[in-house]
Amino acid sequence: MLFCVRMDVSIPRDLDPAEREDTVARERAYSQELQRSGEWAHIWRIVGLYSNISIFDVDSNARLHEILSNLPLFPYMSIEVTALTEHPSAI
Ligand SMILES: O=C(O)CC1=CCC(=O)O1
Repeated sequence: MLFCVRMDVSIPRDLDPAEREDTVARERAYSQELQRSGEWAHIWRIVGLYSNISIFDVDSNARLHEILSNLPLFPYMSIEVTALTEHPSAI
């Protein structure tokens, strides 16, 4: 199952800098592990924003929910999920 996910990140300005750095490093490691497994198929920066558009290829809605809710930056994100299916004109 393919999903397009937009993540908008908003880390509070008063967050302890060491905690911010640790959270961002854990986010990077977590996402790269999922990219290597193939479940996180693409990640693109949205130009000019602390946001990304990602494509996930997962077995179920529940698996996507598990992945997203375990993101280290999850408490500082708003997330929009769009389920994708094949377009009839796709070749
Ligand atoms: O920087 C972002 O867009 C948030 C993020 C998601 C995965 C990652 O490594 O950073």
